[in-house]
Amino acid sequence: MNSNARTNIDIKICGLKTREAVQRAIDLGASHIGFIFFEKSPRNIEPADAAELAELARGRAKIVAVTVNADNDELDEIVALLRPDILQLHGGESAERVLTIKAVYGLPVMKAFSVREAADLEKIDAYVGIADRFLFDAKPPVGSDLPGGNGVSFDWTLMHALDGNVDYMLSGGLNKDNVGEAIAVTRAPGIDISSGVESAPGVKDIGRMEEFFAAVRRATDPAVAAGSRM
Ligand SMILES: O=C(O)c1ccccc1NCC(=O)[C@H](O)[C@H](O)COP(=O)(O)O
Repeated sequence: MNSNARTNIDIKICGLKTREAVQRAIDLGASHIGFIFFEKSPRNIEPADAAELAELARGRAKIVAVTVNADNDELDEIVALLRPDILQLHGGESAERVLTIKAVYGLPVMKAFSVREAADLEKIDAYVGIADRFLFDAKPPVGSDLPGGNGVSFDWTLMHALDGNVDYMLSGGLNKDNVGEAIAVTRAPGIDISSGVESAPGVKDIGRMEEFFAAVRRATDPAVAAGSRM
């Protein structure tokens, strides 16, 4: 068995900026790779640079463009250069704006929501049937400039209230030590990580990526958990 084969859960590695990190994420079995287009982020990347990196992944993992309340000009440039498979909208985009973006670009949209309490999950109601997938992240800590990539988690048991038909990725503060519990508690169909596989803000760490994928495999593949060599 290829120990780096895809897991039965989607894994998105977000905020990639180097060839080495993209290549390793793909080899480890990432289903999605994310590029951040947000100037204040330490993971911010120019669309042309992301486009070059994306060619290492095209056809092997879904290429995700992460934007925050981007206007049409910004989206035009990102879509033209990167040719993403998915647009992740990580700001306060309305359901109407999501509809417009889908119509203009003809791409699936993953709409991010920040979660702290049960009522936060109800905010997706207006987007069900419009967004193709959701991403549930933690609320940013007070004072943070970033709507995502803050390395903080939320109460995963809140996900028990979610309609089982809603497709989503679980995000926020995941790392090798807590991802097994996060999957066990939520049964999330996908997980997303950024700072938990970094050695410093914006700097992906290959060793941490390897440890993270190994932890996901232990949590999702009974044979790996049992130490099988098959
Ligand atoms: O990661 C960023 O810097 C970022 C900036 C602006 C908007 C979104 C951003 N990240 C989006 C993601 O999908 C992250 O992977 C997600 O927030 C989880 O981050 P982390 O808690 O560090 O694993």
